[in-house]
Amino acid sequence: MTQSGSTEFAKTTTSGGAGDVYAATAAAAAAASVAATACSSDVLLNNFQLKKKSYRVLLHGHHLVWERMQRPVAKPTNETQKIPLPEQQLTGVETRCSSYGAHSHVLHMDDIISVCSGNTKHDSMQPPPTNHRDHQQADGDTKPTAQFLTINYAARLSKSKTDCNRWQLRRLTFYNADAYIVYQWQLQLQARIASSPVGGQRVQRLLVFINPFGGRKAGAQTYERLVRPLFQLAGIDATCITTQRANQIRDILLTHDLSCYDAVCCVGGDGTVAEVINGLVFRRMRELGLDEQRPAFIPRPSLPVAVIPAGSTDTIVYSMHGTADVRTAAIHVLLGQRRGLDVCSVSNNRTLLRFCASVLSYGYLGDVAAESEQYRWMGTRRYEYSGIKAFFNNRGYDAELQLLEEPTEPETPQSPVSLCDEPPSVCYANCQRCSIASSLQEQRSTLFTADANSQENLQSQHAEQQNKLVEQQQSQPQSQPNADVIVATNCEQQLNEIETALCRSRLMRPASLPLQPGSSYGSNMSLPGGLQWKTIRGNFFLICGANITCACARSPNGISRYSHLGDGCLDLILVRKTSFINNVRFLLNTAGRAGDIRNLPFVEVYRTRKFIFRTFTAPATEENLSLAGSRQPIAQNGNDAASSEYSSWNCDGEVVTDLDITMSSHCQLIDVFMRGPHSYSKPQKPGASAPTTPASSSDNIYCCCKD
Ligand SMILES: Nc1ncnc2c1ncn2[C@@H]1O[C@H](COP(=O)(O)OP(=O)(O)OP(=O)(O)O)[C@@H](O)[C@H]1O
Repeated sequence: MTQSGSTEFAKTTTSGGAGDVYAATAAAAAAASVAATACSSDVLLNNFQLKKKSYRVLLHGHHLVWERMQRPVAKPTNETQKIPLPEQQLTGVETRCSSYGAHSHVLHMDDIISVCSGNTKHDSMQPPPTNHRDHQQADGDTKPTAQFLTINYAARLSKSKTDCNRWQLRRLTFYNADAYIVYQWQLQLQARIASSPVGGQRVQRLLVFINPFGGRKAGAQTYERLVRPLFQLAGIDATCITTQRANQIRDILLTHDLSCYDAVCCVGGDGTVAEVINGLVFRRMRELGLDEQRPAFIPRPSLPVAVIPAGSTDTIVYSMHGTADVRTAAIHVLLGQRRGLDVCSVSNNRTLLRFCASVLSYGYLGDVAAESEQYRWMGTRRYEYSGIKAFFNNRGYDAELQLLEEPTEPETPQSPVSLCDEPPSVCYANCQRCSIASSLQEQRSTLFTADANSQENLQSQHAEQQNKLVEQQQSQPQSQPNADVIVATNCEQQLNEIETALCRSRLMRPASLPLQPGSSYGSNMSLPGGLQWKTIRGNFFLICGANITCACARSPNGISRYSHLGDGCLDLILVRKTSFINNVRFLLNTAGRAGDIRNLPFVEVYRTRKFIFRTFTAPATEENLSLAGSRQPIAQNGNDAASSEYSSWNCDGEVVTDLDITMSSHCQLIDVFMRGPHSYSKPQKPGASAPTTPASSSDNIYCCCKD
């Protein structure tokens, strides 16, 4: 083992197993330049003090490893003690991890938030100035004096099944008497964080919108108390705007220059998140010159979205992280890792209305949204009050739905909707279903980038012809499709070919959702490519198009437990109007962790990419009678009671006035800062064969420390 005053670089080679170790005594200037240029396969090894105890600390690839130094009791040896280095070729993270000592602590670079040094422990714990990266560069020529090195990192708590998704900020403060070593470690750590794929995505300039009106009206305080200090610690330069009115965020995003920001952050509830997403998508449509009412395709915005919960239910944040904890949400912004989130478009017969990020619901939840707006002064209690009122008033709503049902024949070319397991999988961090959709989505973006370029060319080369075309379209709205539509249609065709080819190469279960087939009555219409339009009519207590699980503190599994965050599909949940008792059963099943609404006979769940909803007044036939066998008419047919004949749509908590709508899912349209919720795994006991990891955060993502 080296003395605490010297530094070792161990360069791993692909053929040499443990690799050669060449020691370089730290000559200050040379050390600094080596540190700056060392690649991530180098190993940096030194002794440090941590809480006045001696530790061997190793920087290896993207891992920081520290292990308590044991005093040699028996058999003193003259040989230098060496930390175990990987014996095998360094090809995978798991290989490296399995080679660390049993008592080693391992931290992945992607979980480190910031690294600071100081002359005292207290100094090293202070947040760096906003443009700290430039300061550090300038310090390169001056003599380092700091002996304390503080590493701020994020760790996921794994307390229990119900509390395994909260993340916390943690600190390690190492001490070394040699300031050059501290300096070298700081440079190395910062270089490796920046060079990792996730570290490269970290945010520096953030536009933050705070909704002071949502939830308990504590958005501004939440941000100041819990979020701003974390942003400062990570050196994020945040520009804050506190909203003055509804739809202000959308208006700002549509009109202002956003080129100086890396991401947009919102502090608020689901309605605020939806406003940001709508603003960004419509902005992108404008940038590409698409028709906002009838766009040929829905483009992906360039800026990612960060969400800090400060609303009443915060289902979007809860579905993303498995908790609505504010610090957890903020930590994910600092860590920078992103995943694509599906977004659904909602249109009426003529035009695109808006985008939906969580759920679009009609019937019971639509009534709750419409009712609760009148009681906003009650705060979050308004949902309970309106919920009870709407529950008792619900007499069922007649409706007709058409959806694109996935094919059931195993041999037919299938769409990504069939890429799910049996039984349906829950979407966790590292979700396979979403990663397959992501690879398809990447190809989709390439095609649409080409599409955007070709649009620009077309526009510049044929401006006059396009003007003529527009004139023609105005005079004959149903005439030839314009150039945008043709290009986009070509893209869709190419994409379908790619998807079909990719899907063929995978093993897919032959039949997935609908989960409760056969209980519908309606007609089926086959389409080329194996897709089928299914028509369902009935009288419904509730209709939901769920883009995500819609989990929240009151409903930890969400109404749509098996929805995925980024698979390009939505789950259509139909709850038929039956008896009062069954309605209670339904609500109880959505509230607990144990219940599953799919087991209820009056609930049908369909996985689809698109559905069309139409209101209709059904004739009083046998089918209109209760499915639960009460044989009582369940809807007031006819022209009376017009007010109770139709419900309204609730889109992300906001009321939509149109009744006849179409909902379509757009795969991973928005990038959001998240890794996804984790399933509970018991923390390992200290001294177990695998290394303990204070930052258990990495287990589901990088598997660096999970057995
Ligand atoms: N300053 C403001 N004054 C009034 N309304 C605002 C203001 N800022 C934003 N809003 C609007 O408030 C609405 C509700 O906000 P939000 O959805 O964030 O809170 P919530 O409804 O309490 O939470 P959740 O949707 O999670 O239940 C949004 O539609 C937003 O447009």
